Amino acid sequence: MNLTEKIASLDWTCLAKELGDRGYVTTGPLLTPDDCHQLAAGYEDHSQFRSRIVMARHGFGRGEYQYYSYPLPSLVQTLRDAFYRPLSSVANEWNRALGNPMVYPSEHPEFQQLCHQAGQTRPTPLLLKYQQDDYNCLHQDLYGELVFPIQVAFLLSKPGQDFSGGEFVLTEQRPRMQSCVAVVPLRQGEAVLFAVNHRPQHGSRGIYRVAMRHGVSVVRSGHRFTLGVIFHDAQ
Ligand SMILES: O=C(O)CCC(=O)C(=O)O
Ligand SMILES: [Fe+2]
Repeated sequence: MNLTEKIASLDWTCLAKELGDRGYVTTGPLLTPDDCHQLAAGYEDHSQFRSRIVMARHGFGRGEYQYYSYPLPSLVQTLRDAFYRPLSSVANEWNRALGNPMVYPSEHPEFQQLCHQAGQTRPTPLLLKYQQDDYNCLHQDLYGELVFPIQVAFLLSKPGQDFSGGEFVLTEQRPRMQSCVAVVPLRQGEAVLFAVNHRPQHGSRGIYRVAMRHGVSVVRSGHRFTLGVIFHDAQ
């Protein structure tokens, strides 16, 4: 089975349910250690990227990341296309629940065309690199008016071996309540699917919006690389 088939054959009923109930879900390892090494090693090939962000300069945390340029590396393009397909149905369900009229097309190139028509033309998939003491502050990856409400992050390093600390965290803020936090354990090559900005929550008085943010706790030792796959492009 190739990667596209592997992603298509995940239990999407179950993934969609957990994603809806909690705002995130993990997939189990999808990328091989070799895929992970190759992606992480590509960090030094600056010709693949359109820009490099040093997080401390912007108050985003500590560490750095680079946005890929188009054309994306084929593995990244494959992941973006293969995850978009089933996630577009989940996103459409969420929009219906929240009364948002936006309907996402079922294939990523069509959605990308909508982004480009809206002036969001710059690619958003990114490679992040953390070293000891680095961290990523809680944030939302919004890059313009057009938002696809779910994104994907892959852990490329091996926890406990390549690094310690550096956990993926999510917070949710419900109306008139204090924030809750979830720590999401990930294995090398595993992805977490999560809400970009908000998700619908079924309550006793109907459906309400829960706001979500994500980040990474302090890396205690070693190096940690992640691949972020965001579906909307940037202004
Ligand atoms: O490094 C991480 O796990 C978080 C990456 C991130 O913020 C993203 O993919 O948008
Ligand atoms: Fe992010």
